[in-house]
Amino acid sequence: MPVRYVESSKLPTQWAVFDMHGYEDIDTKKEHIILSLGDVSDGEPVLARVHSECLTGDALFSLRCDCGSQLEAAMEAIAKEGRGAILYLRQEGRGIGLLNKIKAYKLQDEGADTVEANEALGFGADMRDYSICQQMLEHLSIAAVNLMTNNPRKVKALQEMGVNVAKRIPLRTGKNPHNEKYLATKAGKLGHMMKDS
Ligand SMILES: Nc1nc2c(ncn2[C@@H]2O[C@H](COP(=O)(O)OP(=O)(O)OP(=O)(O)O)[C@@H](O)[C@H]2O)c(=O)[nH]1
Ligand SMILES: [Zn+2]
Repeated sequence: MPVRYVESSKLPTQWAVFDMHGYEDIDTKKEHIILSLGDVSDGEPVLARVHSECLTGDALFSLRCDCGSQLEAAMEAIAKEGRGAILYLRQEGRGIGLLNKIKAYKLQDEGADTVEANEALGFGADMRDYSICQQMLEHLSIAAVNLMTNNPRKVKALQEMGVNVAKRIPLRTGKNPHNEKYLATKAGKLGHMMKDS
């Protein structure tokens, strides 16, 4: 999938002043961004997070998931290191979109787990597509990433798209009484590594 670079600007945050780079996916018309910090083009692996949009968790403080907390932790870690990149991908609800995610949440309110809910709506458990990442990284001359994630399937998907993942760094944060079952399902059914081993 081709992406078109559009423009860059500063994005001051509580952790650091990031550089924000905007891209358009030509096929889907989705707008994606990279927040970068420091010199990421020197060929050395860059501390990175590939974060899929979660409006409810990232912007509305939802405790149903761990997304907002992971995003904050990733931005903080990058600020601490003074160098890194966050690819913020607009694939809400593991790729099914916000309104379908609300439908999936409703089914979860009635007892389904996150995978069963997706499947009951006729979707796969995880419909995300990482095919734009390589081009976005290439645009910033990022040669390799140390990826902050608990999801080995994300690592594999990115590697299959040609991204050089030098290291996986666990990003365990944001556990609370509201998302215990959700996190357990991610570990049990989606292969997330939630414990050291
Ligand atoms: N369909 C659906 N999507 C969800 C649900 N909860 C969170 N999401 C979406 O899941 C995506 C984040 O994926 P996660 O499975 O939490 O984590 P990950 O990105 O695979 O792995 P990490 O890198 O370890 O965070 C975001 O797009 C969220 O909007 C849910 O119950 N149903
Ligand atoms: Zn979320």
